[in-house]
Amino acid sequence: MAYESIFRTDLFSGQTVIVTGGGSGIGRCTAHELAALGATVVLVGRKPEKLQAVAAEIAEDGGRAHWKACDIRDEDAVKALVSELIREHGPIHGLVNNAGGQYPSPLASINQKGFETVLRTNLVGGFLMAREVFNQSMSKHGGSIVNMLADMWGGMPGMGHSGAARSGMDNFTKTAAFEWGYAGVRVNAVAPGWIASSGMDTYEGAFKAVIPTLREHVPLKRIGTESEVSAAIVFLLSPAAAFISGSTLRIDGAASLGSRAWPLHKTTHNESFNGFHRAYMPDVLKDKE
Ligand SMILES: CCCCCCC/C=C/C(=O)SCCNC(=O)CCNC(=O)[C@H](O)C(C)(C)COP(=O)(O)OP(=O)(O)OC[C@H]1O[C@@H](n2cnc3c(N)ncnc32)[C@H](O)[C@@H]1OP(=O)(O)O
Ligand SMILES: NC(=O)C1=CN([C@@H]2O[C@H](COP(=O)(O)OP(=O)(O)OC[C@H]3O[C@@H](n4cnc5c(N)ncnc54)[C@H](OP(=O)(O)O)[C@@H]3O)[C@@H](O)[C@H]2O)C=CC1
Repeated sequence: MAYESIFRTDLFSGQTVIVTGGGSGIGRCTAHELAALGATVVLVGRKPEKLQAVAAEIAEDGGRAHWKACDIRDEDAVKALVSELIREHGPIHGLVNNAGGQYPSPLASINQKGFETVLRTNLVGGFLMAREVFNQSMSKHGGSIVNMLADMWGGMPGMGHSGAARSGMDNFTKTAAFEWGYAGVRVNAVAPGWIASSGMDTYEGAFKAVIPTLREHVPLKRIGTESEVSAAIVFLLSPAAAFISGSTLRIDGAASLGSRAWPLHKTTHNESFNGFHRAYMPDVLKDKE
């Protein structure tokens, strides 16, 4: 009998998949890939013009795409969004919880509103989307969820609010995989490192200035691309990953590897930490460099 590969081009045929943040960057690439593999994709974000443009691109390529504007931090709006989608398209088979972002700032300067904004964007919003999709559809029909994290496990200067949110989402991913596995629901996450993306392009000032040097801290000696992240998301979401749940896949060119005790590694990290302080908190480096 001929061997049938699991990597078929109709891997998502008949499936409806929501991609939050689908109007730009990694979300846009993911939506394109899913549509090319047969999915009906629903792009969700706050700005209609971005979503509409990506839906049109996908349709032009012969794919099926719809869009809905929604702020994922608004509980009532998320509930209404999911029930409307089920009414229009039937069961939701996949959710890519990709929407998110942050603004670089030293912890000492982040006010409560800013900290809560980043937590609500990267943790609460993802929770609300996953809970509604589970309660309204996946608890009855099964499904697959992929959450977006970021490779900040060792702590990351300038990203304290975001790191807290991403660690929370990592734990949420594991608990949801535990609680929802009985219903045939898989929950996984991706943790990208440095990726050249539309989101990175929005950063200004010192953070922007350091971007060209980031590759020095990556063993693969380059930063990643949007489609290298979307490829991993699509794999985890797909039936090819049918026995993977509760996992977080790092996509970082090995940037997070290395013992802190390894002197060379330590030197390069110290240099990047000093770069952060030099840019944002120069006074603390007085007499230390
Ligand atoms: C090897 C390790 C590698 C790890 C690498 C990880 C690198 C990660 C990269 C990325 O994630 S890139 C792509 C992500 N995209 C973005 O980050 C987009 C840009 N960011 C934003 O749009 C915002 O930061 C946001 C939080 C995602 C959006 O928030 P929202 O539009 O709802 O908020 P605002 O109304 O603008 O602001 C609310 C509140 O938040 C504080 N605040 C927001 N921006 C700033 C800022 N630039 N500086 C200081 N404070 C800010 C502030 O309290 C705002 O309240 P008001 O002052 O406006 O009352
Ligand atoms: N690029 C990188 O190096 C890394 C990126 N990441 C994460 O990957 C994800 C995608 O980032 P990337 O493509 O680079 O950046 P983008 O800024 O292009 O994408 C973020 C998307 O999230 C949407 N979004 C933000 N807040 C909300 C909200 N409250 N409700 C609904 N949608 C929202 C935005 O759409 P809209 O403006 O329409 O609301 C936007 O399309 C983000 O979570 C990011 O933090 C993680 C690690 C590294």
